[in-house]
Amino acid sequence: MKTINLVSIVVLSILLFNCSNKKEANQIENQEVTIAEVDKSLFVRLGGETGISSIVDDILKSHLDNPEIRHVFLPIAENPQRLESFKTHVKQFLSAGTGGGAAYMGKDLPTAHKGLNTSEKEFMAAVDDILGVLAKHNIDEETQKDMLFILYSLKGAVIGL
Ligand code: HEM
Repeated sequence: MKTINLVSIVVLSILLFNCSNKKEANQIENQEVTIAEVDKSLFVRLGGETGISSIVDDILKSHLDNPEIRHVFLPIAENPQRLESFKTHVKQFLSAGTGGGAAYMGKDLPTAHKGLNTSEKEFMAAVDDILGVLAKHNIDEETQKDMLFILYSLKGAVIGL
């Protein structure tokens, strides 16, 4: 009887040891997946050039639908040359600033926004539009937070000028 108990304890210990080893291995694997996701550049997480291009197109559409800031973007939408230049520059800006290969050929932010006298409320409306578009494009929450952080860090360069 004692021998059977001893055998059971040994078998159980081996099983438990294997189990805890597997759990540790799984944890390490999961950790590696998480680190790999975080390591991906913001550019990749936004879908590269193609993703960014369609995100920027949708952001402009969203601004044009937003009563708070529509008036600011209507003159751009109504002028094909200005529209093309605006879209190209915003796409370049987003690509260059998130780790993509584009070079930004537009004006620096304070110069581009000078004379608009953008208010805090208008800034918030624009940020809301951008986050809404990112969600619509199934951009994960971590990436949305990273974008929010970047947008806020640029606030001083675009409002009240
Ligand atoms: C952090 C937030 C913002 C960023 C990163 C940003 C970025 C840019 C960029 C890269 C351009 C292109 C400049 C060029 O073509 O040389 C631009 C232009 C413009 N932005 Fe913003 N912008 C922001 C917020 C806003 C807000 C809140 C408004 C107004 C509600 C606004 C209105 C405009 C307008 C009207 C232009 C066109 C200026 C022109 O070509 O005359 N932006 N922005």
